[in-house]
Amino acid sequence: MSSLIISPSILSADFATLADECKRIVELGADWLHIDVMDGHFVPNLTIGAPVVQSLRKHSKAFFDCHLMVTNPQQWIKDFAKAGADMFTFHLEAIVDPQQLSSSQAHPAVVEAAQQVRAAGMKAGVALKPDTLAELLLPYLQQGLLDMVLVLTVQPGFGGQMFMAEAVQKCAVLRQQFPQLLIEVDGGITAETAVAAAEAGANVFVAGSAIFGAAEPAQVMQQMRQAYAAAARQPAAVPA
Ligand SMILES: O=C(CO)[C@@H](O)[C@H](O)COP(=O)(O)O
Ligand SMILES: [Fe+2]
Repeated sequence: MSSLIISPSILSADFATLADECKRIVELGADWLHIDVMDGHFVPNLTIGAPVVQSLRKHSKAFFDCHLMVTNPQQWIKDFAKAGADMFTFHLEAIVDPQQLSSSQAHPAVVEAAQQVRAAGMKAGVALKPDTLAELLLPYLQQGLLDMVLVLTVQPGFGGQMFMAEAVQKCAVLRQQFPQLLIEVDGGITAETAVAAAEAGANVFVAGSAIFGAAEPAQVMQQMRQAYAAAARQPAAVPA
């Protein structure tokens, strides 16, 4: 089992002091920084775009884990690469209606988007809303086109929502076939819910409110690492 990556979501940080918040959370033990990009169309919320990433890059050498909750994510690939993003994770549902996808054949638009992300010099991730099946990603994973899968454990759009436990089963399906894949869980992750996520095979934890909202963020991150280490001693439970 590979080591855990903790990626605090800056959506829960104080935007007025964002550079300082990023520095603080990395010094306290964060591995990556998760940057939630929302366009008010794919999701009913507006957050930040490439200019903010570019500004933050001047203050931080951290790995920028960008989660694009936007319609037509391809239009932002070059801007995010230029701004200094490291991971560009787009939603499968933002490229093609999942009803038109199959688990046995790759859709050219998804292939093209993943290839464009890598050609721009970033790692390519694909995110799944809670209702989208993990199996739909198999054709792209089998071709080695993706560096990470992000499993949403809430409906995308807002921080501070309740963890949807059933969504983590997707991690188990993917982990069984791809032992080295980065599998990120995002939404409602706390030191407690991290246990189920880790047992299912996730190895990248995003947490916004649980980390930035804590009096002792370092302690929360330490508890997450302990949950992960304990789960490493258990085999991932694959649903029947
Ligand atoms: O992508 C999203 C929400 O759409 C997340 O990254 C949230 O920002 C996580 O926040 P918490 O649920 O951990 O508070
Ligand atoms: Fe996110």
